[in-house]
Amino acid sequence: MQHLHTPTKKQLPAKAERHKLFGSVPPGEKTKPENKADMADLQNTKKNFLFHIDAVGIANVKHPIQVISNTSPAMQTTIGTFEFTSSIQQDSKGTNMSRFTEQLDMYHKNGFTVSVQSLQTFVAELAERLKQDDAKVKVTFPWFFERSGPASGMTGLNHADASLEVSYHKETGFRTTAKLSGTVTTLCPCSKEISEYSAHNQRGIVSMEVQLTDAFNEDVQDWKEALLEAAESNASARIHPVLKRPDEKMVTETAYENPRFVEDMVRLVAADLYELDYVEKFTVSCSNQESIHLHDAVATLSYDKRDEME
Ligand SMILES: Nc1nc2c(ncn2[C@@H]2O[C@H](COP(=O)(O)OP(=O)(O)OP(=O)(O)O)[C@@H](O)[C@H]2O)c(=O)[nH]1
Repeated sequence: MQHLHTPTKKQLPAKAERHKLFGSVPPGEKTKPENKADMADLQNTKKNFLFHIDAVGIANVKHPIQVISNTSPAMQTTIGTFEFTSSIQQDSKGTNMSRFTEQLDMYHKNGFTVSVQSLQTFVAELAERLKQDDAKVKVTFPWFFERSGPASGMTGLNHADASLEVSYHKETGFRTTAKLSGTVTTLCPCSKEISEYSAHNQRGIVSMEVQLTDAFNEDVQDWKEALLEAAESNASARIHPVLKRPDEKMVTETAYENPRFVEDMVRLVAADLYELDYVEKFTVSCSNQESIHLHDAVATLSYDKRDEME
């Protein structure tokens, strides 16, 4: 189709003129020091500031990280979301927030692989850098793992939300908590029992939080793999990225053969976590996104093995 009018090119003002047009003004007179040494350092003011602060720092810091696994892929780059904090004393005005990301960048440039060991080193160094007795680092990341179709063996990548939190105190040492949230299929036992045919089933989100003992050895144990296995092996069926018809038949029948209430899920996963000798205490939750309701079915269970010693 022919245009009736010849298009005319816009004559735009120069970029600086455009900024002026939209309200930019020239810089005002500068009276405050520009050298770091001459600048006020409010954060380091010492006075009685009324209260001690338990945790101050930065959160929602997104950064690329490397993660190692026992399963495939053995090494992956993923996105970590970090939170870094420490306490501060009553006589300190504020923390030095730039030091958190300063240290993160240093680790990144030296090839930061997130693990229990590397986070322990990181957090002890952070406390020292901040001149505090304690510090805490938490990182959450999508962890990718390969999953094969049960009949065809065809592979694809699934992911679970993983998280590691390491607290450090100069006097008491480290406390390490690992979390994983994985997705499974659950098929309703009640629906199977009462119906002439079929049973409703849904995606269940199994969330586990475990406190690791000092005996945990990540050279031989992979907490991510263990927690995922606890969730998946106790579900009605696993979730797969690639399913051919023989696979689909198998997962459908497997789910029917292994019906699970949300209560069954938390109890069965708890039994597996109980059997992990490097887990000191744990919480397991399951949330079933019910296919026959708009609402979810939920259950939570916590257990502390140390209570057995009392
Ligand atoms: N303590 C504190 N700092 C803040 C707050 N909001 C922003 N900042 C940060 O203040 C930081 C600069 O302060 P410092 O980290 O103490 O910088 P600095 O004194 O030049 O750093 P050092 O030489 O390591 O002491 C910036 O990174 C800002 O992000 C806040 O609410 N509290």
